[in-house]
Amino acid sequence: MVLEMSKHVDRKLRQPIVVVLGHVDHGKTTLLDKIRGTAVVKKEAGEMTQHVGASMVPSSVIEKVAMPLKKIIPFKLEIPGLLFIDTPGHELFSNLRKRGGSVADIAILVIDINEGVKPQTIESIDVLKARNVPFVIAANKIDKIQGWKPYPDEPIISSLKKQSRAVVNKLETLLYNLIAQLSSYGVNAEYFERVRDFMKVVPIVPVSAKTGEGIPELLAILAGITQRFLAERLRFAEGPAKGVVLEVKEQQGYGAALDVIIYDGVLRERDNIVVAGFNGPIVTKVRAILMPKPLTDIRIARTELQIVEEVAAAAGVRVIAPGIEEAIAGSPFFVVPNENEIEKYKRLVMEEVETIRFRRDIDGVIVKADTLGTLEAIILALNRKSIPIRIADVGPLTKRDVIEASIVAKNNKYYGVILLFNVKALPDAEELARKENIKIFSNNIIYKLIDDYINWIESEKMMELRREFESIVPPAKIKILPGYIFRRSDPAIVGVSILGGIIRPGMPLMRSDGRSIGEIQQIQYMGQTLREAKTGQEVAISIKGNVIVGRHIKEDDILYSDIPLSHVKILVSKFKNILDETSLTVLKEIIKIKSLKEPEYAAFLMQL
Ligand SMILES: Nc1nc2c(ncn2[C@@H]2O[C@H](COP(=O)(O)OP(=O)(O)OP(=O)(O)O)[C@@H](O)[C@H]2O)c(=O)[nH]1
Repeated sequence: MVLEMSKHVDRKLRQPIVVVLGHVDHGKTTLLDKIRGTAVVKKEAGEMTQHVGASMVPSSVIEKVAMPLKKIIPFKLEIPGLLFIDTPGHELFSNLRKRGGSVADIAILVIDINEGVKPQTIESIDVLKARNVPFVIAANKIDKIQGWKPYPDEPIISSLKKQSRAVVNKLETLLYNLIAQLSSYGVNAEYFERVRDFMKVVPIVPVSAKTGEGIPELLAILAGITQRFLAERLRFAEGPAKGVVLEVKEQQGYGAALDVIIYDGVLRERDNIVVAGFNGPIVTKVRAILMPKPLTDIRIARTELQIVEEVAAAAGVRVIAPGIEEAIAGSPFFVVPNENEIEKYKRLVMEEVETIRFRRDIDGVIVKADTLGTLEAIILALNRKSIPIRIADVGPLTKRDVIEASIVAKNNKYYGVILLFNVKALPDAEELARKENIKIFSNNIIYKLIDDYINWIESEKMMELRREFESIVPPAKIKILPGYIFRRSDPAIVGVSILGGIIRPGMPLMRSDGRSIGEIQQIQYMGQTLREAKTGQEVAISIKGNVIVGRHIKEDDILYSDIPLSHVKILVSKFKNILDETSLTVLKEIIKIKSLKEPEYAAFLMQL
């Protein structure tokens, strides 16, 4: 059987490939279901072509749905329809990769209008920008606005005319806030009716994925933008197919199969193809192309797959071919036009893959991901945070990876770590990591994976700083309280008030004339021994050394911590911004006292 669409050789433009992105729970799946449902309901028999991993909304449906908008959005559709990738989310979007961009022609960024911009919204914006994919914002869940009256499947402009003033005002406010938020992330967006130049401004369409309001405008705008601004990109070609492997699957009765999105050209049975495999390029011959049978009723059910002889872009198909078990998801998929060019295409595929899978002899993190697309997205995110990468690869964590991480850890403990995305560690690798104390981060959400790692670095650095602070003599100023001399000598025990800073056992003390007077042996408060005492506390301290109250110190005397020069240096360089106001003042007083006998101290006064 030859698919009807590939026979239309006279057609000028192919279907744009549309993806849906957005924060968790903002309504991506519901929106896709609604669009698919709309398409199924409005289709004529045989109009709706099902794809593997994608759904086609034909132009006839878009025209029908958008009919009430004819006056506002006048257009004649030249594209044959819109091909929606079925699985939403940017992990899959990542796999729609193509050198220097994306196979997706346009995206819908779904934002719950009641929640606004969230972490994955930002991540989506970043990935869309990085891949240069234009997008439309669906400001979803408008039906949740208090007082909203639903008008199922109506255009938003006609539903709004029937809403109360208060509801319209509330929507306006939400839109206004959303526009402001987006602008702070570098997105120039505007309510769609106010957009004059769709090349420069991202249109926002208020929608409800639940009631279907706003879907007509959303479809009309997607169709309008793509055919108006992307016509060159969508020009239909009859050449050899180009695509991207979305997933590697098992097909019952056939073995391994590739789910491929074809974005250019025509794919035929028995075509020679090249894809990237875990161990090098795979050259093979298409044994069968599978696509779902056309839908016969209006239920959206996954129909059985059937064999087709050829298929033209844009399309989602399942490809059966020998030797593709090791193919990598996210790999480019090329039909080789003639046998002489096989080497050229192998090189092409591998060159592309090698920019994503690499090993470098530098101190950097080890990244393992499930697909080329997610790996590329993680590399992008790490680059943005200036985190170096030693190994970026697909597949499970191996012992070799852990060994590499431990080499890095010897030089830099912060980079000697492993980041796993949607892959497991092989048992021996896990064991070695435990033995070598190599930290493994694992998460199936990219921004969380990277956040976890960065938070860990920060908390480790904080702990180190705290440890270092504990090893130096901090600034302290205390006053001997009159009437609280518990013992005059061996050791002297006196009550003190801490005027500023921190005191600890072992801390050397000096008088305000700079004379050293031993060190704190113990700190006590109400019979309890303390590890430290801070500004404002009144405690008893015992002083080690030959200190005699009445001779070396007396009631009302002010004492300071006697900070060695090397410690002053560390305090000034590392802790200046952490010390509180009183500790800083005390430190300055201490430096002044010390510099009377040791002028080297004076230099640090200038730096405070
Ligand atoms: N009231 C209302 N609820 C909605 C709307 N769209 C989605 N929801 C609900 O919001 C919840 C999340 O919707 P999903 O479509 O699963 O969201 P998602 O973005 O696909 O979520 P993930 O796939 O988990 O990232 C579900 O309970 C939906 O029923 C809407 O327009 N209005």
